[in-house]
Amino acid sequence: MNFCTTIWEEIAPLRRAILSHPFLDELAAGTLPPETFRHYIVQDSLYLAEYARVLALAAARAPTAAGRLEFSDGAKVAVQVEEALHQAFFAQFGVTPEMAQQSEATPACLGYTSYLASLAATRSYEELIAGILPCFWVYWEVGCDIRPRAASPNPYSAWIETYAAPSFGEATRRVCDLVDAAAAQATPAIRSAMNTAFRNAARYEWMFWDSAYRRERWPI
Ligand SMILES: Cc1ncc(C[n+]2csc(CCO)c2C)c(N)n1
Repeated sequence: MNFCTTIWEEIAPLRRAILSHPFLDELAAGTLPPETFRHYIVQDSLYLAEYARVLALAAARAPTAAGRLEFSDGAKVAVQVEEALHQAFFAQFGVTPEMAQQSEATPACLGYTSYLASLAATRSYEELIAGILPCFWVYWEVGCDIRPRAASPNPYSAWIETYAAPSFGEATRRVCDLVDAAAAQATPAIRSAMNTAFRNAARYEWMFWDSAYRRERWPI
């Protein structure tokens, strides 16, 4: 079995917890309170800005042309998604530019982006791209899972369509291939560290939705 298939199966309980999270159930049903989605989308725009930087660092460090192309393209798409999807949702859900500018990252958002930045700064390229992968793969699985059960019409349909799009599945496949190629060349110690980075990033994906669902704020 290849590396990605193995680590994906190892986080099966975590993936089940994501797919059954009330945030996603309510998003699919179209009943998620707009205030909760506002919290999510503002945090997600903060997340995307940082994630794009991490992808650019991965592009800079990639030993192969395929990696440089994929991650620099991903960095560009992350900025474009931030501009387009988020601007549309900001308008739809009444988020003003001031509200977006004044918001600060929650513990879950800051934890996730800081973790990825720490992989880029102090860990191997292999660990970095293993930490980058759940952002793609978890959203692709969520998009495919929600689409057939989504209520129609649904105020969140643009979000669902973005992550269930075939082109997004292809991008996920290509990042998996890069992670598999890196793992095939790596020592057992690096492969184990890749496993940890992948699992931790997937945990942060769950925490990101959970944090939005609880409309988390800093406790102090
Ligand atoms: C918390 C969080 N995790 C993953 C994504 C999905 N995503 C964001 S950028 C990117 C790669 C380039 O498109 C992907 C797959 C998200 N929006 N928010």
